[in-house]
Amino acid sequence: MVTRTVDLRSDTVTKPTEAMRAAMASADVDDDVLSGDPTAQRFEEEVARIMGKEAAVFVPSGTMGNLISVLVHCEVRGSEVILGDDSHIHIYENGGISSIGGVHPRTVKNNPDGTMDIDRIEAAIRHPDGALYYPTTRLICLENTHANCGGRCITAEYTDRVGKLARKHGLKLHIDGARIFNASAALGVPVHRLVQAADSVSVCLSKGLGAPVGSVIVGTKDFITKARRLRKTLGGGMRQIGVLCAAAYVALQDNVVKLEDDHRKAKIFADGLKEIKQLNVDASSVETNMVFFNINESSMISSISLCEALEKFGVLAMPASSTSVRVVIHYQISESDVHYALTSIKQAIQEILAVGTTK
Ligand SMILES: Cc1ncc(COP(=O)(O)O)c(C=O)c1O
Ligand SMILES: C[C@@H](O)[C@H](N)C(=O)O
Repeated sequence: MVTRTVDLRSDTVTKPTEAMRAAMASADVDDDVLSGDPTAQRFEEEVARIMGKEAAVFVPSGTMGNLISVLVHCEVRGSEVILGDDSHIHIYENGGISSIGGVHPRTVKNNPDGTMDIDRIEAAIRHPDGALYYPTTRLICLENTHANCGGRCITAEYTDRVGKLARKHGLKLHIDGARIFNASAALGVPVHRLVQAADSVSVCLSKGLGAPVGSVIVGTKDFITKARRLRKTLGGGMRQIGVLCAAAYVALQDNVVKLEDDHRKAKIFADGLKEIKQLNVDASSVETNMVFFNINESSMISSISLCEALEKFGVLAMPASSTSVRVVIHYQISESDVHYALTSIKQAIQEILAVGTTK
């Protein structure tokens, strides 16, 4: 009988705190479509200020934040966006930029550190006066931190270089900043500096910051005006959303300071994995709250069988591939939970090997 649950599937699994629930219950609200919700307006102004941008709009999810941002930048038919081949927008958002927005994705290989080679980005750009059979590039997207590259941080200097390239070619730059606060905490660089070169950013409050719901798009006033209208078109115009923004506001005030400790716990986890001979992990690449580890082929253990075995210990993790597992640390995971998860992994592997059921 499982008596303890350690949920390492994602930093999206956090539960709202009592402070968030109290804020939700007492939030000053109004109809955000008709006259504007006062709590939402205050929250949007605060996020815009922190991110160093003119304006902001609250959206229900990071997926919608990215979708709206790409579609506003690429509002002309035949537009193309350059993005990483392992980016969240390209892999995990149902191809929404194409299926809903008619925007063509042009992928450039993500490097292990989450960047894309600048020269490859430039080589992928297709200009309006180019060949009749080409789409026209209008946007470049980066992702900071980069989830599928292990939560790696993108530096302000690299972002500035991509921004300079975008401007050189008359393009815009969007950052999927779902975990931009993790990057800020890990690099010791303020978020506004990390996104200085970007025309738009989608920031998740519902990940490591622990809000129950929500993301925020930031950009120029004109951009956010278009984004707000497109949010309504997509069905994201919400009524008394001060209830959600109040919780997100608490998350922003209370939890940014906890991110560094999430990163510390992730490193403890990675170092502990190094002691398990059936696994291999590049602990040096753990920069924030994500740890990806591989199961040695010789062990004949699949990521699915390991995650299933871990469930019996109350430990939840997510297969990243047939032989790799992703673990995400968040502020509701204690250091004791980290050690319990490591012990559970060791025991789960022994049980699998003892039974002999592997692939
Ligand atoms: C890097 C990244 N961008 C965007 C998203 C989408 O956010 P949401 O799950 O709120 O749609 C996620 C995952 O949650 C993510 O990891
Ligand atoms: C799975 C993915 O969509 C989600 N963004 C996560 O990182 O958990």
